[in-house]
Amino acid sequence: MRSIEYGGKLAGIAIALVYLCFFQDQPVFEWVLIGVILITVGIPHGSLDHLLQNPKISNKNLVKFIGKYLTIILVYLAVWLLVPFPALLAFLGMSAYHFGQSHFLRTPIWHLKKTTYLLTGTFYLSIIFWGDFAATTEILSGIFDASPLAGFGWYLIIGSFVSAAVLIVRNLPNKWWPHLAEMILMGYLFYQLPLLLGFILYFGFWHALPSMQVEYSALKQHLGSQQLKAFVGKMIPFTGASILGMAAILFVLYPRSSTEELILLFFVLVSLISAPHIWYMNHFLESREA
Ligand SMILES: CC1=C(/C=C/C(C)=C/C=C/C(C)=C/C=O)C(C)(C)CCC1
Repeated sequence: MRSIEYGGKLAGIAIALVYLCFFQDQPVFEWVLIGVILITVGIPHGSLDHLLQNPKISNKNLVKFIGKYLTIILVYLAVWLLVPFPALLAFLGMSAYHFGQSHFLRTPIWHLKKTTYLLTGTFYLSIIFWGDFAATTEILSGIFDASPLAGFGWYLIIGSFVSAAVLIVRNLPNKWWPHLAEMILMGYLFYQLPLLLGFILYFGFWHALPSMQVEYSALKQHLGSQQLKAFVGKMIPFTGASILGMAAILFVLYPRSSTEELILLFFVLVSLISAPHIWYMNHFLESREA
């Protein structure tokens, strides 16, 4: 199973190199990849949260689960509408934590665990954002003017790298070097890529696919004889609902919005489904380690 994770990461590196060598400034390459990665691993990895809570969930508990999920979504939507800037900061903070957490799925850590997650995720996200800061600023302009933060990037990148590195070495005295080598090599590569391509490769192959593997390992004994087929089948309903829901909202707003506005709106929608997902996934991963 570990080979799927390594295969995914190798595919991510290969795609990045192919892009840099042959497809620079070809938006079709980027958009097709974004679409494919989102539909095949990005959205599906968050579609089994109800089963991670309880693999044999009853219909009554499923309804309760959906109720709680929707309540978190609605509360967070209200926060976005009332105070967009704090809502964005909360989204970035919880994303950094959640992405950082998936770097330690196979190498559990104990010392300042949550801080280590946060700093590791902050490192990767800041590399991706400041690697193409013009694009980041343009998308965020619907919320605030990020351009004065251009010079702040290297402080954040180096600061988060050094502090995450100290914590990783302390946590994994014999296994720290693959983490740090990956941070340096992938950091270099992600920094070269356009914003959305860097983000989708990181999201797909460094977060969603490894998370999906852990989900599969936890659920497979409940999936009957054709485990993989049943696993994929169980991902379809909520993946389909999320994609259709988001597509419908974007489609309605499409005629009166610019590309940047639609991208921002897309990420706001992603943040709404991510908030409960991050919560449930954290609960699942923490109880797995206990
Ligand atoms: C890429 C990108 C952004 C951040 C996206 C994030 C942080 C996504 C997180 C997704 C998660 C946590 C999914 C859950 O599994 C911004 C800054 C909004 C705008 C610029 C482009």
